[in-house]
Amino acid sequence: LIGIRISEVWFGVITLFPEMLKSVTDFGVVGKAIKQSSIEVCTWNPRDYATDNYRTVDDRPYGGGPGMLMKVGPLEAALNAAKSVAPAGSKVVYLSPQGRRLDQALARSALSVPGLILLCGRYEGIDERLIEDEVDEEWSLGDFVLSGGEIAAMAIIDSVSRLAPGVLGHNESAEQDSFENSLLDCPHYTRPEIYRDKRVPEVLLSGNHEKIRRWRLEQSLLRTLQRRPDLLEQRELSEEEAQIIQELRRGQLI
Ligand SMILES: NC(=O)c1ccc(NCc2ccccc2)nc1
Repeated sequence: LIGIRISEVWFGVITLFPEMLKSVTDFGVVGKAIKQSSIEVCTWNPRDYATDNYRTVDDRPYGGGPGMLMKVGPLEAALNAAKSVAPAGSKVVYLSPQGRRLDQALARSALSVPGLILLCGRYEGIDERLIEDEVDEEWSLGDFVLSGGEIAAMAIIDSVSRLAPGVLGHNESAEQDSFENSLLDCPHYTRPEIYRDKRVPEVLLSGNHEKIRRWRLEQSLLRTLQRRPDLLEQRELSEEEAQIIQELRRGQLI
């Protein structure tokens, strides 16, 4: 099938624990999208490329010190196997605390590459020479250490996949997502109307869609101003948003 792209988004994952990926491939909207082939997630396990009788995948660090690194041979072989089937122009992304912080913009930008090969480190990581020669980008979920890159890889697969066309139904559309307009989300309410002696805000029962839209925008701006004012610095405000923030600052003395 030359030139006919089967899936919208293609992920290759290099991991010693391929079973972990079932957490995203077997559940929810991403799981459904995989079943419908709009997403593809393939895994390669370096252990399958180990050449010794013990199938060794770790190796000692030069310079000594605690911990091990991923053994170069099996890792390189697994990476080459993934590259041989990845769509042309795929990017190799290494998940590590030393990487660029993932945010919605980075997730959205990942949609525009043909595929992502996600390299999941274990132990203390991988040989720097492999990073230099094979890794296009290093990404991080944040400033904390996990025992492996798999959870970070799954977060990327989920956050990118849900932005792909056709993955979310119209009633779960990603456009309305809070971080899609880089504001925090407004409060949400569902049945019953009175719950724990608290009522649902009247505007949400009014059926007045313009008033509801306005209220939700005000609530998002209030919440962003209170909890993440930094998000407002890097964002252009519409005329309406700027006016709401003025009111909030006066009213709320934030
Ligand atoms: N913050 C993150 O995104 C992250 C990614 C991976 C990870 N652990 C695996 C690993 C350990 C050391 C060196 C390279 C990879 N921990 C946290």
